[in-house]
Amino acid sequence: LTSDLLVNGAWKDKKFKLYNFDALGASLQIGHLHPLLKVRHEFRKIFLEMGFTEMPSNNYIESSFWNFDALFQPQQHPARDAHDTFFISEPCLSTKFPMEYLERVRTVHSKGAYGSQGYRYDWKLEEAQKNLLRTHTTSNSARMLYKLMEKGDFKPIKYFSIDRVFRNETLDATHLAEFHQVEGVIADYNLTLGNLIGTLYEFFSKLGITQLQFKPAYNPYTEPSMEIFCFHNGLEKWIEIGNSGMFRPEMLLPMNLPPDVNVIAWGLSLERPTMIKYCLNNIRDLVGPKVDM
Ligand SMILES: COC[C@@H]1[C@H](c2ccc(C#Cc3ccccc3)cc2)[C@@H]2CN(C(=O)Nc3ccc(OC4CC4)cc3)C[C@@H](O)[C@@H](O)CN12
Repeated sequence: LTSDLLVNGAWKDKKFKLYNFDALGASLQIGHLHPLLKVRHEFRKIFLEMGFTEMPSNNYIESSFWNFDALFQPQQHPARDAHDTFFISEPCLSTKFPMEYLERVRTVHSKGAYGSQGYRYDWKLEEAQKNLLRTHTTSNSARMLYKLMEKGDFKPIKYFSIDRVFRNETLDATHLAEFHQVEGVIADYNLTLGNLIGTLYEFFSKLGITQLQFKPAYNPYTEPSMEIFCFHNGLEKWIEIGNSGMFRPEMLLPMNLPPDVNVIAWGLSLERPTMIKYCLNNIRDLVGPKVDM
């Protein structure tokens, strides 16, 4: 049946078969979910099953204060200079900070406090004001932990975020200047490294990963810190699958968190598991314009 048949009335002389109301419609070549978004959905489901709440993380631009200083990362740390970080020229500086908290951060960096000797350097507000593209989502974890105490009384939390982070790194087949960081954070009374290890076993077991190994590592904001490895049956080898640790007192106590509250956290990328799941060797097959070299 065509529009011409309908217009010129020729349809009247045609024989039509009965309409099959059970027939499926023609399959349309419509859009597909991006692999990264499918894997993000899997991680989000795992966190929600484990009782975690998603943190707001739509602030790609962050101040150096929240991205570094609040995390007890010293102002002279190499990660803070332009070869690792994208600084923003407009607006170049943030000016709104919780000043009482900022002063406690200044003290713990410059003179030490809470039993820590600090880094003994002249901490500068101008350095903390510099805006950048966040290098990790841990800046949002710091914001959320600080918010916990704004209301005065601490209550235990389990937060997560999965969002874009930016590093001024050398590009190669597996590294772009940005990636998606997956991060989990738990704050509760008297948490131990055992709680972190147990949580990591539970989290990764939901990805089918049961053989984990942990290697001591260093992060400016966690002590102890551990790199996480798993034996990947498909790849027949041990691979690094993330990093983790317990936030330092020098990060938590300036936030006025109770001294018997500990915070355990871990992170991984979204791109690496997605590339493995979809057997991609070059990250450009996952993101970025399709360019035939
Ligand atoms: C500059 O590189 C950062 C990124 C990214 C990363 C590293 C650390 C964190 C973190 C953290 C953290 C630590 C303490 C407290 C809070 C957050 C987040 C992302 C991955 C972390 N990594 C990573 O994702 N690897 C990975 C993860 C899952 C996976 O799934 C497969 C099914 C088995 C496979 C691989 C490890 C390496 O790939 C590493 O070379 C690259 N890392």
